[in-house]
Amino acid sequence: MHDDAGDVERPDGAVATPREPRDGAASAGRPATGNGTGRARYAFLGPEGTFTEAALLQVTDPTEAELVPCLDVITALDLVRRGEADFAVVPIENSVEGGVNATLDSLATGAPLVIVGEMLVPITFFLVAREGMTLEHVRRISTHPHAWAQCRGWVAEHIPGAVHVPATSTAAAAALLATDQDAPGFDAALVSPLSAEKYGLQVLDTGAADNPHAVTRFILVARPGYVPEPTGADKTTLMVHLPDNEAGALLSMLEQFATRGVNLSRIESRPIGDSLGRYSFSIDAEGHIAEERVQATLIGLHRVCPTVRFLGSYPRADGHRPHVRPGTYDADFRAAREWVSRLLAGLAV
Ligand SMILES: O=C(O)C(=O)C[C@]1(C(=O)O)C=C[C@@H](O)C=C1
Repeated sequence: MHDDAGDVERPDGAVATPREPRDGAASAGRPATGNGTGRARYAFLGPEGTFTEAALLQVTDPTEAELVPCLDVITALDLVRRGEADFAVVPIENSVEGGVNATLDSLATGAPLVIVGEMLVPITFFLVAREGMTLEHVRRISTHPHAWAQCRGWVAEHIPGAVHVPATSTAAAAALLATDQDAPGFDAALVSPLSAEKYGLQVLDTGAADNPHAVTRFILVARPGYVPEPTGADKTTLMVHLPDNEAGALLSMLEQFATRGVNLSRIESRPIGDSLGRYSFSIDAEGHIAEERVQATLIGLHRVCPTVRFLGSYPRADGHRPHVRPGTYDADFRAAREWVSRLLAGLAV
């Protein structure tokens, strides 16, 4: 059933021993890093002032690390793949707009990467413009498409008829507004409070959002070879393919989690891209690969799914500890295995 085309982290293999963090950051813990300077290199969706930068500052001290702003998420992840950065910080999920497809698709394909930490950033948008501009004159607003999706209702209500001019990030729109005096192609931008200040722009509104409680989840990504230690409040991220044209294939996949008492905190489908109707599933499960019930789930998935990509076990940013169902504790699995061993040895019935 299973295609071992480099996409599988076998659950029966040893869990890598976490090494000591070197540069004082991440609660996620980290492998030894740096480009010979001992300073870890972090690629992130730039330029300065993005929400992604705010997430990055949660896990590292910028005076002790090298920050590498990138034009987009894929560039940031590829820098890690090529060894030109030690980590990437990228958005993966927003509470209003959902999954960040570029991140999900890049992690699902290409050279494997693993998630070693996650960060939550509350999202507040400022509408900014150059000095002298007023709300009545705003017609074209630039921002990142994910940001626009979180503000379009507000814009329709407060600036009817204004259109979206897509930018590579919220801060990229702010930078253009601040520096390209002649023709930025738009009159205002929806940006982070940090960008409004950093780029010296006039703030037209401080609450430009459809949902004032929006939160974006960011991930800290590294090359495989390191699994942060279990904390008791962890997540495991996976990408799986289902067998083609098999009735109940989705149910069989989900049963692997359900029968071992592993709760899912996110599941979404993404087109595989090679033909219509072929989808991969991106999944966040509660628990750590070091835990027996998660390992048993991975073994089950390996048996029923043609592709399983392990994308990391890492501490949850919200510290939420899963409810462990009786019969699915590590001790329960160990006792059951010992019983089978005794049966095999003829020592029990
Ligand atoms: O443009 C930025 O500032 C980003 O960090 C990107 C991004 C995203 O991709 O979702 C991050 C958080 C907000 O939800 C809006 C945009």
